[in-house]
Amino acid sequence: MKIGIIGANGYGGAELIRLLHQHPKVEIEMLISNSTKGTVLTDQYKHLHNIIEMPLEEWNPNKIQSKLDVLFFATPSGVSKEMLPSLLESEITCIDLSGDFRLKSEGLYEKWYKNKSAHIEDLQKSTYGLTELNRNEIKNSKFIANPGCYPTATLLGLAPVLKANVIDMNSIIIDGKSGVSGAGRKPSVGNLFSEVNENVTAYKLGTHQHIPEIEQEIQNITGISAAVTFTTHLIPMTRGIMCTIYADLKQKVNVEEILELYREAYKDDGFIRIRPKDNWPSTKEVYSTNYCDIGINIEERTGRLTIISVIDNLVKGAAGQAIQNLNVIAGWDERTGLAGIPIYP
Ligand SMILES: NC(=O)C1=CN([C@@H]2O[C@H](COP(=O)(O)OP(=O)(O)OC[C@H]3O[C@@H](n4cnc5c(N)ncnc54)[C@H](OP(=O)(O)O)[C@@H]3O)[C@@H](O)[C@H]2O)C=CC1
Ligand SMILES: CC(=O)N[C@@H](CCC(=O)OP(=O)(O)O)C(=O)O
Repeated sequence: MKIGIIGANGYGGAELIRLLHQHPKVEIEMLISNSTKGTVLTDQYKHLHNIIEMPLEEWNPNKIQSKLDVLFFATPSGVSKEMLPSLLESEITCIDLSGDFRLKSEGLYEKWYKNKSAHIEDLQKSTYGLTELNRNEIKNSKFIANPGCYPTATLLGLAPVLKANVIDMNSIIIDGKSGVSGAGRKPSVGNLFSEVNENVTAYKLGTHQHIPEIEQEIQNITGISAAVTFTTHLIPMTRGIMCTIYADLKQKVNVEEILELYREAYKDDGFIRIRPKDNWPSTKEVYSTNYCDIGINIEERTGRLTIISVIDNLVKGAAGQAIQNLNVIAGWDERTGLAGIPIYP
């Protein structure tokens, strides 16, 4: 398959290039950039010197349609909603890493992203690409809205207890922590070394754009609408997300019973690793990979469940899951191009 990437000089784009380069069934055919079109990739990413020497091209829908089978959008929110609809009548499979087509309501997008939404007909055409939960829909789709990084860790962490109806739906609290690459390569004061180093910062309290995405998908899983408390923190590391999720249990259950629920729910999912009792994952244990590792605790004193879910934001939270979705669509083994071992230490 011939692959193109728009936003190739961003972090999500660079991670797609890294992973697709080692994917045996695809060929990177076209890299598209806005501000750096006309330069070459190695002007932007010197670590790719002598490995991938390709031009950065401008957006040209006719050329894209004649040359590509798949186009990944690794652009900030607000871009794909303008460009992607022109490709929907073509044969091209579009996989969008941004939030433009994840929310199925125009009003919700406009409220949380503070920008005009894509048209409702186009929102309805996209498939939410949380692979482990939506594989059957993804298989028959050619337009994927890849999930946000925090929603990926959160929803994979919560899905088994949501499906089993064992938690109080009004008690869900998610404490999210992200490395700085989650904010992309575009420079900003808040992401300077001197601001981030030796510091932990809470941000976007009650206003984070992933809140409606998490709530929408909780409703899709359970049929029940629930409001969640979701607080995000920026921490001084490059990659990784940890979501610590709290919820009140509706009945008395022990940790082994809950762990069994998780093992059963994810028994066919090679990228989800459920930790044994008293074993909780850390971000480094999934670094550079498409794994999502999940650990569970129950505090008998409070009757509260704690779920620890970790991913690499650039892999399972973005480029890796996008490629996993392509593998599902193409009918290839889901692990194709994604079978690496975490870099450790
Ligand atoms: N970083 C992460 O961990 C995750 C990111 N995402 C999502 O993936 C997307 C990409 O994120 P990320 O790579 O981190 O962001 P970056 O800021 O690193 O890269 C964004 C890219 O989009 C390009 N771009 C910006 N405006 C336009 C435009 N108008 N037309 C064409 N290209 C444009 C940028 O460069 P140029 O203008 O020079 O072409 C750049 O290549 C975002 O929507 C983000 O929310 C999702 C999950 C995790
Ligand atoms: C550390 C950091 O700033 N992370 C970003 C993740 C952005 C993202 O992936 O957002 P969309 O895909 O929904 O556009 C944030 O919390 O907003």
